[in-house]
Amino acid sequence: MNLGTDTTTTSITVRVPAKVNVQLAVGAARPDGFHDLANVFLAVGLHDEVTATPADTLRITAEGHDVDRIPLDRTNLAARAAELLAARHGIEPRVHLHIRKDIPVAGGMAGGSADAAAALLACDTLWSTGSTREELLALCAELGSDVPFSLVGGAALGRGRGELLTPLPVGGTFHWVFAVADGGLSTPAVYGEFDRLTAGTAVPEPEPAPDLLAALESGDATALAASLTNDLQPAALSLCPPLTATLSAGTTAGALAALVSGSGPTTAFLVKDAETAREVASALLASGTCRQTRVAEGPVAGATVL
Ligand SMILES: C[C@@](CO)(OP(=O)(O)O)[C@H](O)COP(=O)(O)OP(=O)(O)OC[C@H]1O[C@@H](n2ccc(N)nc2=O)[C@H](O)[C@@H]1O
Ligand SMILES: Nc1ncnc2c1ncn2[C@@H]1O[C@H](COP(=O)(O)OP(=O)(O)O)[C@@H](O)[C@H]1O
Repeated sequence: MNLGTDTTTTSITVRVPAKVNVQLAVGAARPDGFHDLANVFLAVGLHDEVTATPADTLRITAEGHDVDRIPLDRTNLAARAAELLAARHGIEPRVHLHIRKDIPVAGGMAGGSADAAAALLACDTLWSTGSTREELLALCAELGSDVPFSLVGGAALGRGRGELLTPLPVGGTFHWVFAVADGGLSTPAVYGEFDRLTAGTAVPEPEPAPDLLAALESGDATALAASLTNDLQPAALSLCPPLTATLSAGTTAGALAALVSGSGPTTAFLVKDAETAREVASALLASGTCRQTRVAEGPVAGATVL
């Protein structure tokens, strides 16, 4: 598709998914300020699309949900991705990036990371820079801890600050409802609150939970529900207390389990099937404890050129 910036050259569009963290084990703050993690990512079927079109200069436009809350200058993570790739190849980032946004903004679902991974793949394809998968993953890790996972999708264990990925086998499709809250939570603020809440305690080394990995591999939603954990949840609830009511509304409505998605404030509800997902989504909306609900399945593929 062409967006009018250039009528002669083909555009490249990349589709990229959101994520939910089915386990987020957080260690103590490292000297560099980051936290070591055992971060079990699952890609879910809410997608952004980034279209790259040749242009005179780097330009970002966006449409869709809450785009007034993302920057359209060079601080946009998609713009940073294009600049990084161009700099690595000694070229100018002459590209118009158009973002079609469907992933909740600042919601703990890695929307900005998704756009960065999509922009990187789209520009690499458009500019024929021919990066290997390993080179793209290294650039992703420079852009942010969650960006490599947005590229690969599926399910994966992230170690280090979340960027060192090992793919995980998943034996079925899991059904989710997401409740989008009013406003967003800043990821650094939530990690800061985690540090405050755990100050003076011995924070254990983060490790993946064997029960959770087994539940993913078997595709058993009830077993997965019993093993979902998020060490950032107390911090997110501390900064955003109304989320407690959202979590309760979802479990009362029939979800197998409820948790905060990553740093929040989106809340995630694992349900047994698609029909229950629709029922829980309606009940959550009717409860008045969230702004919007979304239904999605996972795992889904990572960033893909359309
Ligand atoms: C919490 C998680 C869970 O997947 O995602 P969200 O739920 O926000 O989407 C991630 O750890 C967010 O990853 P991402 O949003 O890529 O973070 P980055 O840009 O790398 O870092 C932003 C800031 O978050 C904190 N940070 C991030 C990752 C990490 N392992 N330890 C940290 O302490 C640091 O304060 C850092 O300056
Ligand atoms: N392309 C982008 N899409 C979404 N957010 C972006 C983007 N570029 C920069 N941001 C900024 O990144 C921050 C985190 O947003 P997001 O990645 O959606 O949430 P989270 O880190 O909770 O998953 C927000 O302050 C947002 O304005």
